Amino acid sequence: MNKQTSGTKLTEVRVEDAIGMRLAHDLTRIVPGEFKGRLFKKGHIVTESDIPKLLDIGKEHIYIMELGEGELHEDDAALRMAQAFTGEGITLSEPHEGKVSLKSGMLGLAQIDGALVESINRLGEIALATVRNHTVVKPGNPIASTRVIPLFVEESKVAGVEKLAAAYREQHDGRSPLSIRPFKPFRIGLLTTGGEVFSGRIQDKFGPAVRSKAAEYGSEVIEQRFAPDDRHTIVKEIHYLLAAGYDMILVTGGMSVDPDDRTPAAISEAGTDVVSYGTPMLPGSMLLMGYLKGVPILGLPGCVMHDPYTSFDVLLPRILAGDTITRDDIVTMGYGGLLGC
Ligand SMILES: Nc1nc2c(c(=O)[nH]1)N[C@H]1C(S)=C(S)[C@@H](COP(=O)(O)OP(=O)(O)OC[C@H]3O[C@@H](n4cnc5c(N)ncnc54)[C@H](O)[C@@H]3O)O[C@H]1N2
Ligand code: MOO
Repeated sequence: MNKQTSGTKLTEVRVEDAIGMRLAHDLTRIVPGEFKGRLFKKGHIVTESDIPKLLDIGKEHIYIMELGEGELHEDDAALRMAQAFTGEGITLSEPHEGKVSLKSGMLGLAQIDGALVESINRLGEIALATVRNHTVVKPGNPIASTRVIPLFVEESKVAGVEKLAAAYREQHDGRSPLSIRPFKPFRIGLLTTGGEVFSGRIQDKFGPAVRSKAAEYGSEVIEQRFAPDDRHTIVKEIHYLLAAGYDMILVTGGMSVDPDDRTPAAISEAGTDVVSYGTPMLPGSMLLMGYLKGVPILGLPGCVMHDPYTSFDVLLPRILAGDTITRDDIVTMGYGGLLGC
């Protein structure tokens, strides 16, 4: 059966009659829980032994395709779109089943313009799927995939994507709407409050947790100091860490509502411009974010010690990527911020 679609000619051929013919696209096999991937590559020439394999994946017919003028094969279109978005620190996969993945070549923070991604997807027939803005990515992690929905598309559709990407770059100093920012190595000063830790009644568990979270992004806790639940001592210790010139000051414990929870008042008294005391995310709601003479200072509540992902894990990578945290950044964390606790 022949199908003529705006120039491109698709001929449906029974697999038994397709020996010696070239496949027009990748063919996928799925065995749930075992395998999902390409069984035959685009361009493969069908042999007699392929026939049972094709029937096993439910293909009784294959397409033979002659592309029309001004039309693009799904793989070529997906590749062109991926090339329109790629940039420093990003590598492209080969086209695969009409899809190309953009992968991070480094550890960093994904910078994704959600509004532009929506504009691209409004064009229809093509898809751009990305990770969320401010996702931490490691080498090899995907940040986006381009995909073409039909087997071929009008070249003008892809040109439309390229135009939107190019216009974005023009307005943003050449930066793609999908990019990765590296982390700066911060030298961190840590102050652990709590009479029970200061007196040695219990062993400190905050230090190891904060050290390992910082190390994940290439930063280091250079010095850890301890203070009892006394406001004046906490203020004095914060000033000591500031004078020592650390890039970030973290204060742990005493962030809640008990009479011995002195940390938020002490951070304010030290002269901090408090962006927010309280963060609309669970876990991590009692976190305080501020700046002391331009140095980021955070009051970390108890959950940071034991929970693998809290509001601290949202804010830390952003600060290390060079962002200044605003009140708006904090208030928008509530929507989608209920993760547990
Ligand atoms: N009535 C309310 N209760 C609680 C609230 C609230 O808003 N109203 N908030 C809850 C949240 S959220 C958290 S988180 C916790 C604890 O917050 P804090 O940051 O004030 O934690 P602490 O009171 O200092 O300690 C709690 C717990 O953790 C142990 N701890 C503290 N520091 C260390 C350390 N360095 N090493 C080991 N263990 C440590 C401490 O001994 C306590 O057992 O409050 C909720 N409650
Ligand atoms: O602030 Mo708590 O730190 O949400 O568990």
